[in-house]
Amino acid sequence: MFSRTLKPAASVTFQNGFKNFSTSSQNNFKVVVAGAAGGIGQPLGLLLKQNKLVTNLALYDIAPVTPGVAADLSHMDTPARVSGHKGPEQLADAIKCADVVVIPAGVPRKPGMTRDDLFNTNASIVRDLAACIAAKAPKALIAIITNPVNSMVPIASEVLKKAGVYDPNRVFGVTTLDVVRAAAFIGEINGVDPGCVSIPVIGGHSGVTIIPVLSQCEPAVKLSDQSKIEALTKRIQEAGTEVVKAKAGGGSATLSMAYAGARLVCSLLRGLNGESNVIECAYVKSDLTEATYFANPLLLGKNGLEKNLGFGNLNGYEQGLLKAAIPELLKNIKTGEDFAKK
Ligand SMILES: NC(=O)c1ccc[n+]([C@@H]2O[C@H](COP(=O)([O-])OP(=O)(O)OC[C@H]3O[C@@H](n4cnc5c(N)ncnc54)[C@H](O)[C@@H]3O)[C@@H](O)[C@H]2O)c1
Ligand SMILES: O=C(O)C[C@H](O)C(=O)O
Repeated sequence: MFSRTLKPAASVTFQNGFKNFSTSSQNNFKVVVAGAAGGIGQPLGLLLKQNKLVTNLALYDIAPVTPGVAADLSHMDTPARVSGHKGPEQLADAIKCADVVVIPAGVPRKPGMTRDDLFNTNASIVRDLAACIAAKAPKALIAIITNPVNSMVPIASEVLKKAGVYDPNRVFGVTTLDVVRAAAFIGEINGVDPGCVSIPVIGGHSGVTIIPVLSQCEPAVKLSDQSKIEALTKRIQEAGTEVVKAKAGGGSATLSMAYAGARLVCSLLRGLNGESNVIECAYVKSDLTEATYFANPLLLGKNGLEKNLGFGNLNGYEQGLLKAAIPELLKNIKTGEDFAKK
């Protein structure tokens, strides 16, 4: 397994979480995919079915095809047992005893929409799933893919708070795709394997809130001129929109998201399993900035978030990006919290 060095947040090792590997420790986890029949959910299930840390893969969706997706995946000759759960009456059964619940349930963007335009539809979906997790698996780690991530994490957190089971170390907004994209683009620029690129992406998951910290990239990005750094930053911030436009009404990123989601889930499981030095960026409750939720490198462990590693030194340009992101994050967080308090 190769490792990535992340500078200078805490001079830590940033490991590629998406790997199949055997382990002699617990190796016995239940993972639930909520939204399992969708564009992300299906390939995410495919990847998780191949993960040796997963012994029980529960696929939940409201779509009629859900039992079929479960039947299909269950024919793969890998150890994870697959169960399908369709509709709200089968949700509790899907969620009970979960170690990790990953949520890609909800509608995706079409061209011309912002992620915030999805709020009205997706907010109640995430609220209701969080309420069931609070009741049936209050200790589960929750990884929220559903957009707008910046608002969905505060909603889930408020629901868990109301139920008296909130642990900020267990609720994660999935920003892994931003990290994966940044590494892909930089790998291409530098002419190296993107898997060897270590690049923290901090802030949130939409437009100006996505802050690639290119000054901390290892190896250094081979771009000398500031205008090229700014163009690369913009491309990473707008990469989701690039896919939405290219799919021309057929949805947003699904396959790269499934890859990124499987990587984060694998890292969460490796942390739960007691592996050391497991580090990923994710959007969590935070006191690093004015924004009460913020994404940056995190050390994962047996209880989820073990240690927030911060984001180290930003150069002048990156400080400007952070300044632009904070008001947007504050607005997104308030929207989520206000909804949950209704
Ligand atoms: N965090 C990220 O980086 C990232 C990346 C890509 C997409 N997304 C978001 O992920 C979400 C899903 O995208 P997609 O392309 O898979 O969409 P999709 O429409 O293909 O799939 C969504 C699935 O959710 C299911 N669903 C709807 N309501 C549900 C409910 N109450 N309970 C359970 N399942 C329910 C649908 O039946 C469908 O199968 C969108 O909100 C999208 O914006 C986030
Ligand atoms: O762009 C989207 O709407 C989906 C996702 O957030 C992405 O970044 O691809």
